[in-house]
Amino acid sequence: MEQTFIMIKPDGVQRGLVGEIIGRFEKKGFSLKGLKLITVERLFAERHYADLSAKPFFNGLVEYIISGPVVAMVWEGKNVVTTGRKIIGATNPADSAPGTIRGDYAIDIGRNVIHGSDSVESARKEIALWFPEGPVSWSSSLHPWIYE
Ligand SMILES: Nc1ncnc2c1ncn2[C@@H]1O[C@@H]2COP(=O)(O)O[C@H]2[C@H]1O
Repeated sequence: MEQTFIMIKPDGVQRGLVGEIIGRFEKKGFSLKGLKLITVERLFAERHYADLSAKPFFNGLVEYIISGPVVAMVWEGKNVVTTGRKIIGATNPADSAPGTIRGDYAIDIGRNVIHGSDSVESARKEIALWFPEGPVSWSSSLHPWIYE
């Protein structure tokens, strides 16, 4: 089953959106396989966003991510990478549809509340970085009520 890495950013934690965001993934039917509240160091944030290191907003992005605790999660389910990105909405909240997390709770691209892996390969790398101990192995008893 596919897994993705989802992070509630410091603004999402400060604004009390943790329960709401987790609820959206849970209610969809995805399974939570890893969860930690963690404040990361600059070098760690730079590693997570290494692909963006040449972007003009890179330093500001790193400052934002290290500015407070984040909630790091692994979610599992069929097509969870793509569907998770749909639940989250477009990167720039100005373009995120109402009903998505960013569409409902964010205004500025520099405070967009949540991160989700953009591909299965990125998810694999991000889960390995944030959960070196590996995700938690368990099976939801609801599985037959969610999948045929
Ligand atoms: N033009 C931009 N200005 C500021 N931050 C940006 C810009 N484009 C992307 N980002 C940030 O870079 C992040 C990369 O992936 P995220 O989904 O975490 O969300 C993105 C935004 O937080």
